[in-house]
Amino acid sequence: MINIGILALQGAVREHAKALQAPDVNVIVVKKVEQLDEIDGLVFPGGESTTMRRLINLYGFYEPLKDFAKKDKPIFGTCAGAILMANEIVGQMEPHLSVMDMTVERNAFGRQRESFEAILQMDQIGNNIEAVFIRAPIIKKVGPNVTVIATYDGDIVATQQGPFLACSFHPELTDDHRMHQYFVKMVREPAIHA
Ligand SMILES: NC(=O)CC[C@H](N)C(=O)O
Repeated sequence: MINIGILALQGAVREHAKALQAPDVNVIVVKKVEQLDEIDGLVFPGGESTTMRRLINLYGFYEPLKDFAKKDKPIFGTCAGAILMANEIVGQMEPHLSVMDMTVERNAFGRQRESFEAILQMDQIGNNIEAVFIRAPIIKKVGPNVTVIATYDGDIVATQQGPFLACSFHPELTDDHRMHQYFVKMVREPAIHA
């Protein structure tokens, strides 16, 4: 069995839990720092990144999450979760957890396109993957160790750097769970990705 946590300070937890289902996966809803010791991988859900960061600080998660990432344990950040992982945020002095070498711009699709759906092609994961974007960030720049997993209209919307996976959209809001299955595989076979 592998234990995969979902950081449950804010945002969609139940949908991620459903998307992670597999016979060998035990999902843990993480509300306390001690639970980080029990898990092999962690999902940062979408929501609002500044609120999430405030709650991370308030509940003493900041250093423990940095340590979790330093152990190269897989993390999957979706939407606001991806913003938490970036090492640079356009227009902000400081990033949050800074675990991936990429620059993100928040709410980058503009007001007319606050939310929309798109079909994405991902060489590593599969074709025609439905993606729901809600006030989504765009990944503007990636470092040399970051693999671009998906683009939409020329903009980067999903990336991987070793054990860290990020996407601008909400893969938990469709019935297509291939991206979560890919993450589960990263947790199951850590040596391949670290
Ligand atoms: N759906 C989302 O997670 C939106 C992210 C949000 N716009 C932020 O900046 O944090």
